[in-house]
Parts: sequence; C-alpha cells; structure tokens
Amino acid sequence: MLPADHPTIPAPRVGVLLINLGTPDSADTRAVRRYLAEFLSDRRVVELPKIAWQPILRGIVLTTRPKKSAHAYRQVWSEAGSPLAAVTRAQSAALRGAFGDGVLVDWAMRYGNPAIADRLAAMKAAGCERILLAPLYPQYCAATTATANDKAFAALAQWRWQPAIRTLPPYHDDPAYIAALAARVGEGLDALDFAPDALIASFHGMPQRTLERGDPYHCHCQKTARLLGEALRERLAGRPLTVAFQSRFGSAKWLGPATDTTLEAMPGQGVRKVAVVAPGFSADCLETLEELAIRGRESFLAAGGTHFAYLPCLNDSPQGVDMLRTILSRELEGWVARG
Ligand SMILES: C=CC1=C(C)c2cc3[nH]c(cc4nc(cc5[nH]c(cc1n2)c(C)c5CCC(=O)O)C(CCC(=O)O)=C4C)c(C)c3C=C
Ligand SMILES: [Fe+2]
Ligand SMILES: [Fe+2]
Repeated sequence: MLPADHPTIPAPRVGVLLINLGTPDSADTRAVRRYLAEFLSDRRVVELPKIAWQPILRGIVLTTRPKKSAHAYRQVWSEAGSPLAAVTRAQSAALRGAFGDGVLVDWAMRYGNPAIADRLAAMKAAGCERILLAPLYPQYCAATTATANDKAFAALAQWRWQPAIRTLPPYHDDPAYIAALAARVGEGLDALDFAPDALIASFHGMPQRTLERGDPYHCHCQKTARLLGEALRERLAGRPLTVAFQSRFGSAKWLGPATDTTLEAMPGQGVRKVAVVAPGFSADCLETLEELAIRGRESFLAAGGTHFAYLPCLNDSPQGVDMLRTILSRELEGWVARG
C-alpha cells in the first residue's frame, strides 16, 4: 500500500511517438507567419549565426513569405486541416493497438501543434516509462531527424523521472520501406491511362554544404532511389528513374538537379510523359500536393509535356501502415513481446 501522501503511479506502459515536421494551425497569413518564425529560427534548419540570420528572417522573410505560403496552403487545405497533420494523425490512428495493449501510439510535430513536449507529458501521465521517438523521415538529415530528437530531449531535460528512450533510425534502405514504395508506385502506375517516358523521384532539397559537412541525407536519398529503381526494374523496362531535389530555399547552392528545372527541361529532351513520386515524404503535404502536383504539372505542361502524374506518398495506405508496423515493431524488440 502506498502512503496517503505518495504521488499516484500509473501501470507501466510503452509509448511510440510518431513525429513529423509541423504545419501551420490554419492557412491564414498570421498562422503561417507564426509557423515559419518557429521553423526558420531553428539553427538545425538555417545554420547561420543568430545575430546574422534573425534580422534577415524578421525584416525580409517573415514580411514577404507568409502571404505567398498561405496562398499555397489554401490550395491544399481540406476539411481535415493541413494534409500533413491529417495524414500523420491517420497513421497514428491506424497503428493504435498494433503493438499490443500496453503500447500507446501518439503523434506530434517538431514545429507547431501537437507539440512534442505536450504529447510526451501525456505519455508520461499515461504511465509510459519507455518511449520510442519515431521521426518519420526515411533519409536521415540533421534539419529533420536530429532536430526532432533534440526537441524531445529538450523537453525531457525538464523532467525529474525520465523514461527510457529509443529513437527510430533512418530507414532509407530498409527492405520493408523499399517494398512498400515499390508496391505503392506500381499501384499508381497501374492506375494511369498513359505509360510515362520517365519516373522522377523528387526528394526535398538541402544546402549543398550540408553534404560537404557530413550529413548523410544526399547519400540516403540516392540509395533509396537506386533500390527503388531495382525493385521496379521490370515495371520500368529500361525507362529512367531520375533523382531530383525540390523546394529550394534561400540563395546558397542546393543539392541538384532541381526538380522544377528537370521538369521544364524534359519535354525538350523528348520526355513528354512523366510520373513523379516523392519517396522522402512519409505524408503528402504542401511540398508534394502544391509544389509537385500543381506547380510541377503546370510547368511541365507549359514546357511542352503532354502527360503528367503525381503518385501519392505512402501516407496511411495499407502498404505505408504495414511498413511502419514492421520497422517500429523491430525497434520495440525487448520492450514488448513480439506479436
Ligand atoms: C522531408 C524532408 C525535409 C527536409 C530535408 C527539409 C529541409 C528544409 N526545408 C526548408 C524550408 C521549408 N520547408 C517547408 C515545408 C516542408 N518541408 C518538409 C520536409 C523537409 N524539409 C515538409 C514535410 C514540409 C511541408 C510542411 C507542410 O505544412 O505541409 C517550408 C514551409 C512552406 C513554405 O513556405 O515553402 C519551408 C520554408 C529548409 C530551409 C530546409 C533545409 C535547410
Ligand atoms: Fe522543408
Ligand atoms: Fe552522396
């Protein structure tokens, strides 16, 4: 029996926290400005000294970009809210109960809501003494994976009784991920009423100097694309799988080739029918639905292309959820009995 003045201790459980990047609370300019201010103040994202970057961020970026970005967000916003949040919520719901009764699955965002600190606190209140942090980025990048983990550890730094923590490793070359991607792309290609001349794998870009400084992101993207190409060899039947990097930000040199210029150049090279897939995004979001599926299509067709298809991300598709169940179960080994 606990003494009357002893704090209540819930039954011990295990938590799995899915983490994605974050998105504005609404598609209005103020909400987008608040989101961009938090996102672009992260020193893992813009690696410039605070004293040099903050005046540019506050004086230029946050006075111009939020209006433009809010306009873009409005084009993809749905009744369920931002696609990134809606899909991550659905992935979490689909995994509820997948690892047994003693395992709680929840989701959080690195920027904005639901905040990582709040969801970790809720897990603690529910008795989670062991937590698997799962940043949903197949390719490791300091600007995504590391900052998500940093944020979680910063929250835990405030706690007296910390849980045991594991973090999900990158899964860019995991057979379960490659097989899920190949199945999803295959399904997407089957549904088309044309045969593409090329398949483009578009990954989010990063400044070139991050590769020179040792971030493995570029290599992870290239390996994912190579393995996906091998898994789709029969389907592609000699047609190329072209790697490109999208969403360039700022004036520094970014990884190339850029998706937009690749799409614009292809019709001139005889490639008039394309399918585009974004393997680095675990959920469809602004960058895929607006930048690729809307603007990418427009610029490809304007450059002389005749057929364009955007193939959706793994999202909460059966292949996507199965893949997450496989890789998360593996990371939970020793914490929960295998189902
Ligand atoms: C998947 C991996 C991602 C990497 C790597 C990444 C790097 C990165 N991004 C920016 C700037 C912006 N990205 C924005 C949106 C955005 N980025 C990712 C993923 C990665 N970013 C996602 C999933 C999203 C979509 C969010 C959503 O709400 O749907 C934006 C905001 C939109 C806009 O104004 O364009 C910015 C800005 C930098 C600078 C960077 C690496 C240095
Ligand atoms: Fe981004
Ligand atoms: Fe590389």
